[in-house]
Amino acid sequence: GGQEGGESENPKTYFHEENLVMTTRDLFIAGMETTSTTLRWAILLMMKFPEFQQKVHEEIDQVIGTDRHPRLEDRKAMPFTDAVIHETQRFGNIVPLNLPHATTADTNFRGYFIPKVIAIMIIIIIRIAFLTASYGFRKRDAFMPFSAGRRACAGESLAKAELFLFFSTLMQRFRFQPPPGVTDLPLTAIVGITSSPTPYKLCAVLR
Ligand code: HEM
Repeated sequence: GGQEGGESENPKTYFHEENLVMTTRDLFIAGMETTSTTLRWAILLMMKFPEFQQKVHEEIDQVIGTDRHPRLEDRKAMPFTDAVIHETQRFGNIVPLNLPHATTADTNFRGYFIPKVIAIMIIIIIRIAFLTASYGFRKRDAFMPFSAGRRACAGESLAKAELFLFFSTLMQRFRFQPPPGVTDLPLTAIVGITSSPTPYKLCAVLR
């Protein structure tokens, strides 16, 4: 951006150093932990349910093969992998309490008076299935890991692209399995602002 309207000349501008630093920080916090936590859930679930891992491998071999990297366009032809990623996001439910939202002023909404206070919204993710009987992918409106409305996740499409590309690239190259002797793979979550899997070890075996 130009210097015009910058910090020094216009005290009301939002373009100042603190805002730039905080916005950049937001992108790192909102964008990295979320995607990597989802991938940690995905790999854990693949180890827990090897028959599903097998089906993902088969779909990747059929649609992408081994000679090239996965591309975003491949997703359309990969309903099973798409459903696995959606199911991972549903099961992992990694931002279980959404983010707190606050009214900045006393507000009247559809007959309700909402004073100037913090109101916390809670996402409820219900039980839904993403596969049809014939293994087609089915979109579900109740799937809302990115929340909804004006303040929904700003990185939703980036996150979806990352999840598909990282997950299918990892699965193209590796079979994930627990280390020798490990038979118990707990799916217990550690809940903070994000909900993440209990730390686990894995073997990534080249396919
Ligand atoms: C699996 C990955 C992700 C999930 C599940 C997720 C989920 C969420 C949720 C639930 C919110 C709160 C929405 C609300 O307040 O109603 C949010 C906000 C936000 N997310 Fe994400 N997110 C993910 C990835 C990303 C990525 C990759 C970025 C950017 C690089 C990002 C940037 C943001 C930002 C900037 C906000 C605040 C939006 C606002 O307050 O207007 N997120 N995200």
